[in-house]
Amino acid sequence: MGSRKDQDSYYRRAKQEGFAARSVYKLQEMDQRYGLLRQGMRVLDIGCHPGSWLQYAAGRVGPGGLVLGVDIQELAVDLPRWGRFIQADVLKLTPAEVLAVAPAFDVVLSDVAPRTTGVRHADEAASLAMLEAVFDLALAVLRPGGSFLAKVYFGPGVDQLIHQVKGRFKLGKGHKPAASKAASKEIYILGRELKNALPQVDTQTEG
Ligand SMILES: C[S@@+](CC[C@H](N)C(=O)[O-])C[C@H]1O[C@@H](n2cnc3c(N)ncnc32)[C@H](O)[C@@H]1O
Repeated sequence: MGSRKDQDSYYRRAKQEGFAARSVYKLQEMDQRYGLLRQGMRVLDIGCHPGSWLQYAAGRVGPGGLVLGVDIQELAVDLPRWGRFIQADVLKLTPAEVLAVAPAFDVVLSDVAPRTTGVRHADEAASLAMLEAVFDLALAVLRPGGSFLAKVYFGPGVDQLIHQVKGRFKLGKGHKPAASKAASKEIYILGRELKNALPQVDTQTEG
């Protein structure tokens, strides 16, 4: 799993199936395993260039849904009419810019990855900063009951973030898909069923 040979075959398969990148098979596996995407859903995809996750998500949600991609780089694929794209830095993107496209999202995906420097702790810190920004954005744009899936390079602070995800979602966990390179430190953080943003006030009084 995740060997060089497997990676080459994922690459060839993506080309044959018309996907812009082999990373589509990581999303496909997690979607099949956790049932993330359905017809009619609104999906935000952060760090979407070249566009394979957007292509896949657009197919899953269909014409009754919406996919919105965000990346600092231009998109490399054509989107169907229910696809939108914002060219932006996720560290500066505001919830208002996202909510101008749709009032709330069912799923927030992020495959965003900083440009790696080779200095491990610097790359891990940059990845964690992006994950934190994506998590904050997700909490602001997801509907209650919505889902969150985001990549991070595993390092200091990630366990704490998983803990925070567990606090805000009914289920929170880390997952390493088979299509992820074995040598890569990346993992995906999953949050299922966002709890209501506001604490429930008990209006019942005894007696
Ligand atoms: C691994 S690629 C995503 C691949 C994509 N999921 C696909 O399947 O085609 C990571 C992306 O994160 C983007 N990225 C890096 N830093 C970013 C930032 N600060 N804001 C937005 N996008 C960023 C990069 O431009 C790159 O396209």
